[in-house]
Amino acid sequence: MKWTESAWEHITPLYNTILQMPFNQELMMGTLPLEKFKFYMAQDAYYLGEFGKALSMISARMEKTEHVLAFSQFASGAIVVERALHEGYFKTLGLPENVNPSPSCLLYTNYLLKEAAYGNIETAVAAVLPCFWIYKKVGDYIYHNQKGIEGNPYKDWIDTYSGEDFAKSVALALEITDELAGQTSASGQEKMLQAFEMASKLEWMFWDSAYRLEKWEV
Ligand SMILES: Cc1ncc(CN)c(N)n1
Repeated sequence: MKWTESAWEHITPLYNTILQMPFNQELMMGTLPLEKFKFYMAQDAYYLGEFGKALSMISARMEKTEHVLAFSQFASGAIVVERALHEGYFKTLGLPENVNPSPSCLLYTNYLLKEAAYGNIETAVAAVLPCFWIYKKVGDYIYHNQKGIEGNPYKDWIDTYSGEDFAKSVALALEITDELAGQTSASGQEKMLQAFEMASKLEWMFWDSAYRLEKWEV
């Protein structure tokens, strides 16, 4: 079994919980309050900037030229392509230009940056994988289950994450992860699994914090 297959099996209960989160269910039905989506998009703009930096750091640490290139393309994809989606919503929803990260957003981005800078390279790659893979799975799930709902205001978001371009990046990220997993020891693979699980939990926290409009308590 590939490392990615066993990692997915490991987080399947958590993934099923993510699908049932009110944020994702209401986004699918088009009933998510705009205020919550705006909060999410503003935090996500901050997230993507930091995620892009983490991907660039991983790129610089890669040994193989194809992997350097793949991760630098992922970095520009996060900033250029995904942010274009935000710009559309920024115009229609009037989102702020500068965002103070919420506690969950800061926790997640700092975790990714720490792994990208100091983790073993394969652990760093496992840590960023949920950002690709969970979004792809959630995007596909929503796309296939929202059929028939006309005028969903979140259509562009759904189309981005269920689309072909994103699917190609995810497939490449999975392939590289399995290649690196195959070159590490059993304990290296276990560390990868822990990082993959941690980032998956942080994805849950990110959606949950947006739904709650999370604030700093002090
Ligand atoms: C929090 C989060 N995680 C993942 C993605 C998809 N790259 C995103 N836009 N935002």
